[in-house]
Amino acid sequence: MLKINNLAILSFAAGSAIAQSQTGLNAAAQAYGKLYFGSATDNGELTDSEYKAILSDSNEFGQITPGNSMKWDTVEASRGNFDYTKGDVIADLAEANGQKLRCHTLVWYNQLPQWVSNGGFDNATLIEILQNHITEEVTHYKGKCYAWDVVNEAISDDSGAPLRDNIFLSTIGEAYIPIAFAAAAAADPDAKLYYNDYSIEAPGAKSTAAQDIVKLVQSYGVKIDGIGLQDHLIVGSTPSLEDQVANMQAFVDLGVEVAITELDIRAENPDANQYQEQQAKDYAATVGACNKVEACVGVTIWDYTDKYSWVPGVFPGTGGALPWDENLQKKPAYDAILEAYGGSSTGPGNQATFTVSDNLTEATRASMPLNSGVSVPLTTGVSSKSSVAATSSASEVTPEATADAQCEVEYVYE
Ligand SMILES: O[C@@H]1[C@@H](O)[C@H](O[C@@H]2CO[C@@H](O[C@@H]3CO[C@@H](O)[C@H](O)[C@H]3O)[C@H](O)[C@H]2O)OC[C@H]1O
Repeated sequence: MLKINNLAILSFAAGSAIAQSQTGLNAAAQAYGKLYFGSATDNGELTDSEYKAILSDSNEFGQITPGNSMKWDTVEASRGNFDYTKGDVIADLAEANGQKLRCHTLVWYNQLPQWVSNGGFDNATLIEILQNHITEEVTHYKGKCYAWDVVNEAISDDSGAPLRDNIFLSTIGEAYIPIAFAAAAAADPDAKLYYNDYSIEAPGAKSTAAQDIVKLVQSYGVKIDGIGLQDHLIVGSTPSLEDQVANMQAFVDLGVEVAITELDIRAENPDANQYQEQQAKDYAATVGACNKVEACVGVTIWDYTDKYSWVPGVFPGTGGALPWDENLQKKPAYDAILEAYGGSSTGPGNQATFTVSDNLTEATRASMPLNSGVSVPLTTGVSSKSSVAATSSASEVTPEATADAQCEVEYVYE
């Protein structure tokens, strides 16, 4: 079979009035054909104006996830009393910024208020409590969530016991999982409903158990739309791109989409500067795996800066897990992600480059802007598997800017 790699390079000579490059990770991800590149955030951090400005830049982040403010212990700290104050702040921010919202999370053994986790409820009562919590919260955010992480971390780390022993399993049995998905589907039929877990990013027993959860929910005739791969990874121990792709594909073969929902790649020795080089490769492999799987809709990093990472608090001695450092400066991991999407921040001048290709449908690509404000019609004869790169020394490529632009198109066939 003839492998065609088409490359179209559009060079725009920037006018003097044109500002610096405004490209970013989300812009590059969307140019590639993904739905979003996003970040988690939390309420306390939003008082940091420099932090908030970067978070709010939809060129960098097209999606945000509340790290804590939609969890059960925050929303329903006492039975039947719902407080959405903190979650609403994040939801409103996403709306104001034009960012998608991933809503996180409805049913989790952790950050569960004691009135639930202490037990004492019989089967019927706990089912009613579970359904009521989900119905109330999903209804409150109806129409605002691209996706809900309906059930979080239901799988045990003990290979002998597929499901984690928690109050829902011990009181209701495994049916608590389809019951939760059914309640969420009834409350917001348009939200994508996800099962979300860690250590399921490569083939293995836990990933197989997550596939069994998909089958379990489906066997009840209940909808499950996606699998969230948390991807809390370690520098140098990140699964290969090939393993990650095979793993994602096993989920997709069951009829669900996948997303990387909580990516961070921590250094076991964050004081050693050389970790950043390997970390950049690990980010590239992980984002690159999502790129290889059409049904991998997007990547979310678990906050974007080491300044607010949860990692050092939970894994003492480790850190440096995110693409921006503690001073909000970009690390090599940032460029590696951009390059995985076919972009580059290191070209001549202030070039901002996007390459879009691989697994896009003709219809998607035909309607796709290559850069802000510019729509480049595809030339007839370009293969549907072609790649198109736009290289621009202009930072904001507007119709005005293109008027005096030099434009050159080059197709390379291999
Ligand atoms: O003191 C607590 C503090 O410990 C808490 O930390 C949060 C714990 O959850 C973190 O998110 C989870 C990361 O791992 C995955 O397993 C889960 O899906 C995520 O929800 C979050 O980032 C931390 O901030 O926050 C509240 C404080 O009261």
